Amino acid sequence: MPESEIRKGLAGVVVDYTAVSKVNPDTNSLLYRGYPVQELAAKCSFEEVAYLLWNGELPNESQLAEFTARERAGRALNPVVKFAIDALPLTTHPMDVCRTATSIIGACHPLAEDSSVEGNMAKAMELFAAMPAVVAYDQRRRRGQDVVEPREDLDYSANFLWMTFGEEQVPEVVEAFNVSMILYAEHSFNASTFTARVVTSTLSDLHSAVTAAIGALKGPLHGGANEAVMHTFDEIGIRSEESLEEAASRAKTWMEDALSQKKKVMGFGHRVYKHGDSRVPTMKAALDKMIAHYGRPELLGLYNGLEQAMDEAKAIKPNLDYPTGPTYHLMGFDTPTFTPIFVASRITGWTAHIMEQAAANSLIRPLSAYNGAEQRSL
Ligand SMILES: CC(=O)SCCNC(=O)CCNC(=O)[C@H](O)C(C)(C)COP(=O)(O)OP(=O)(O)OC[C@H]1O[C@@H](n2cnc3c(N)ncnc32)[C@H](O)[C@@H]1OP(=O)(O)O
Ligand SMILES: O=C([O-])CC(=O)C(=O)O
Repeated sequence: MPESEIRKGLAGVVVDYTAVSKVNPDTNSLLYRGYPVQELAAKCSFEEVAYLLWNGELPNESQLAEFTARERAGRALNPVVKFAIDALPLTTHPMDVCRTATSIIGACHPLAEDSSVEGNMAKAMELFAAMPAVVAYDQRRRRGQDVVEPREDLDYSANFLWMTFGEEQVPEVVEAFNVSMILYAEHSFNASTFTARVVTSTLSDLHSAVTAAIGALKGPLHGGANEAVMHTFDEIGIRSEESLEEAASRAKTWMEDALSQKKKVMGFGHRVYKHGDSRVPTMKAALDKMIAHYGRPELLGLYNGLEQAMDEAKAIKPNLDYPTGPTYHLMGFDTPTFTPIFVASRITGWTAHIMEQAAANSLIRPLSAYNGAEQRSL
């Protein structure tokens, strides 16, 4: 087969329909079930967006009340999961902790093998409710701290921060976190969602599909980029006494040097968007608010310096992982916790796709062109 017919990385290949979200790189827009993500981020809670992704419509008041009650009832850390996390070394990467916790939640689930619409919806809801406790506790145990019990009077985002830090956060911080969760929730056939769909297409179960998706998200070419962005900032050096201009100038020099060495700089570029990620302006506005709230202009200097130098050298724009990295850093999350936060959000999109795949399934099995040894005999 001629090389020109090979679609490496499935780039540009349309493999199926989806009604969950529409990514349009020409208009730089992203719709969840028809709604622009920017509008959802401005006006909705993450719980409403989760409901929308799973049900196709936003909830009315009573639907939201019922949904919220179920989410709040499922927040406590499962004792079996806690036991397993405690058995893992403190050096275990938090993404491996999330992946392991998901697998255990699945293995213990009474509906583990039930892939009916009702079974999948119940499991998706429970995993969505349970993941913040996993992410929060893992960060806390690495700091030598105990579990913080969930608070039923707080919404999803406020409770996530409460369980992580053991302190209630001010509304500006909760709002910025809520925005990030909504923006991370869904993005059509990205690598991790496609992974979840591949697993589902074999008629495997929801937790297997999500466990595999977490593995796909971990890599720095995908979700792991938010963690990698912070490593870049650390490598350049965060100097709290520095002015915005001084930080920007050092960051520009760093980027020029990195690009001259042909390095890939995480947090920039995208397979689908070639003129900028539709979600970045909304997340950058949230980051700006956090920079003002925490009084850290030098981080904006680093952010601007890298962005400008990349734009001047290669016209490559930041993706969503670029503004979320420093935002989570400012909020007090450890850098390796950043991608698990993405997991907690993307569970909604993954499971919406798992249910969509299951409803109109066809085994996903592409072809390959053989380029190994010619047929031979022993
Ligand atoms: C939420 C998310 O998952 S968003 C994505 C997060 N991932 C990252 O931030 C990782 C860094 N970015 C990348 O590696 C890429 O931009 C990808 C993988 C996301 C998309 O890449 P692709 O569409 O496959 O493009 P590809 O990697 O072939 O890049 C095309 C060209 O742009 C360059 N390029 C793309 N991204 C970058 C980058 N971040 N830094 C430096 N150069 C880059 C490539 O080196 C290549 O240059 P060349 O043609 O001179 O060889
Ligand atoms: O769409 C992609 O390839 C990656 C991405 O931005 C996401 O999953 O949010």
